[in-house]
Amino acid sequence: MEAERIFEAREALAEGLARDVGDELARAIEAKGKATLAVSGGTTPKLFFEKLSQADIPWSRVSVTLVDERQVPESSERSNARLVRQHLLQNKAAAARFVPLVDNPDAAKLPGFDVAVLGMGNDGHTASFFPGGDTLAEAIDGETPKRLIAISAPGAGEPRLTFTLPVLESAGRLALHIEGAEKKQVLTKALGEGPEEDMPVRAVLRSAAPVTLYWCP
Ligand SMILES: O=C(O)[C@H](O)[C@@H](O)[C@H](O)[C@H](O)COP(=O)(O)O
Repeated sequence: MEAERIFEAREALAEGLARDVGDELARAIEAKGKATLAVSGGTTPKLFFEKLSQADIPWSRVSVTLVDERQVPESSERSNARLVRQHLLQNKAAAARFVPLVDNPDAAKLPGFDVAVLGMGNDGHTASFFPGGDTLAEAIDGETPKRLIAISAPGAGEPRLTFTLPVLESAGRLALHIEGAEKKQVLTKALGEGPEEDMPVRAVLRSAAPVTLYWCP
């Protein structure tokens, strides 16, 4: 872990993370005229999305995509694209270009991410690097030429699509956003010894990429 940003509560975390991500996107736009942001789905990021959607940056120059996605239609409550459309692509961020993963060959052609925000499950998965995943070994192989990969796992609910480790670790900024004591314990365990296959978040934590933790109780 390169750095830890600890907040007293969810609201403050969401604001702090939104400020840091917004600043980073603005810097990338200033440097090269555009920026790419990859976010996670699940339940944790909603408030962060709502804060970030109000950031005063040139959103029309930002491409937003997902670190991983459940292979369901966007009408499903389980769709991460739906979550992003409802909570992030609002307010000022409505001007951003969204690149969904399902049925979209353009997704794998996206340039590297300027910022990627990861979550983590209590089973030690991040992105869709799930324990027992049928393509897990390839997804967390730092040398794989694949950028996006399909993966199915017993704990994943439905088949998934996920960007692979090399794509995530090459992000300009990599944040791990987790909340609550239970996930902190899982992270502590993941930072200890043991196989990556058991807790695939280890593949990211052990990579050369500097990860910043965002946590609140
Ligand atoms: O589609 C997904 O499920 C995610 O991108 C996934 O990797 C998520 O970040 C964790 O499962 C944490 O999810 P919660 O925030 O719901 O605990």
